[in-house]
Amino acid sequence: MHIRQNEFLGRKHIKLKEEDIAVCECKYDASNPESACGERCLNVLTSTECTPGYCPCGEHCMNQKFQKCEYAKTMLFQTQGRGWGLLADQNMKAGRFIIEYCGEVISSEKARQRSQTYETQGLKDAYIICLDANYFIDATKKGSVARFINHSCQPNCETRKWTVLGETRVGIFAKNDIAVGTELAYDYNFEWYGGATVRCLCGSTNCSLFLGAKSHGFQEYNHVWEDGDARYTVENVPLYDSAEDDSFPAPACSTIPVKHEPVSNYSALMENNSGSEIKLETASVMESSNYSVVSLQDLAGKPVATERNKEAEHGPENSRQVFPQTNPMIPRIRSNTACRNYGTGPSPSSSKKRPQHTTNQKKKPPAKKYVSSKPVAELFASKRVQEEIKKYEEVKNQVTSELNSLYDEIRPAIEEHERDSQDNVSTAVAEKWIEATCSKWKAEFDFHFSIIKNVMCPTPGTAGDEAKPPSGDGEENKIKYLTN
Ligand SMILES: C[S@@+](CC[C@H](N)C(=O)[O-])C[C@H]1O[C@@H](n2cnc3c(N)ncnc32)[C@H](O)[C@@H]1O
Repeated sequence: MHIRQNEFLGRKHIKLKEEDIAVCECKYDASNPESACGERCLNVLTSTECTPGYCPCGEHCMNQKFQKCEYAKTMLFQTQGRGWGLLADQNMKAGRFIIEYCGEVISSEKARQRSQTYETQGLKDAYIICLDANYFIDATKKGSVARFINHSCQPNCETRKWTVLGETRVGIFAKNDIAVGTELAYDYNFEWYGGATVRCLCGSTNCSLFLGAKSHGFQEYNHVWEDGDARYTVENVPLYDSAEDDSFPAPACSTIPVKHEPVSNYSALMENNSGSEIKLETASVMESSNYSVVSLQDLAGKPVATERNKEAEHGPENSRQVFPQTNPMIPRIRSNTACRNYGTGPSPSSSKKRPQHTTNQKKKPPAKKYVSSKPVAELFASKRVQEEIKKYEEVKNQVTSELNSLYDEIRPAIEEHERDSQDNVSTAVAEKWIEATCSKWKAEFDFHFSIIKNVMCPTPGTAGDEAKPPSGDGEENKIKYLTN
């Protein structure tokens, strides 16, 4: 559902006391529009919006952009491999307020629960961002169009937090000049709550390989993040195309036609927060093999994002460019990578095709393979060896599940602290975690060692080895059994 203002769950909107209202010292001068709360306004300098009725510039005040929804013109479009994205539908100057990231404001506890629920339900697109130490904005089911802005490791936008009528709000701002037709993108590392491990397809040369890889959420989730860690080599995480995420259709936009479909018959309805309908119509299909474009038009006829301002701010229409896509032939492989990945990695079947990933990553260590005991154990003739391998796998599974439960237990402790630093986690918690992790790695080692040991140093003539009776030529426990 389309909303243009945050909705609060579990608490009410702050009621600002009169004495807490920040009043600036600007004076409106008709010959200088900047005088009405421009760059030098005390409130602007502290990222605080002026309060209507209290600003000395009255109706001329230019510092109420969130409150008045002074958004830039944008347009939804279908990317390749990254689901929907948002384009600039006008030229934009660096620093321009583009749109507010609206959604449901929820507590950190609720965010954790919802994030897990969405994962369980198979939703791999993540829409929860951090508002402050205690609250998050969830735009999964209710949100503004800002929810469609994708991530880039070399972004042209950034998130900024503003205080508006006592509440913190998140806006998307242009980081540099943006030409009409360019895809908008910001770096998820700062505010993203994480979610599934998703390979980044931003295509920039300094790509971090995974969405929010440097975010606190990702590191919490994945426990360690080190360059060259085999678990996070790009091959280990299958490609996921968010456009194919059918568990939650994109709000109202799921019926927007995409490339190759006839555009004239389509329209979709989307509700805005005042209850009126916004009609989504296809206005044009861009002449590009990469994407198609839709635009928004109010039912009353008021353009929402259709009018393309060709001579706006700077640059002509033909300066349109899309986000660089260095993976033009991305195979659309669906796979649930949403599970916590503590080192077992995805099953081999989930990473069928491996596209070239052109990044500056270091030489990759060989991909880690998940070993399941059953088929391996069956290759051994000895029942004793089969039992041994199975036993070690059971231990391995048990300590892995203990580590998972411990993670759930300590997560609130981690969340109590600032999201940008893990250093504040208490020593007791850290020790518990390290111990469980060591047990897990020991179990992994024992499991693999039991296989290798029995291949390399077989024990002949053990009871229960009747499956492959010794032939008497001394070959009975050698590697040849493995070929059976
Ligand atoms: C906030 S949503 C962005 C809108 C989303 N593309 C959609 O169709 O609704 C974030 C999700 O978009 C996808 N996404 C965003 N940026 C991406 C990127 N650079 N590479 C791959 N997937 C990306 C991921 O699935 C991510 O969880």
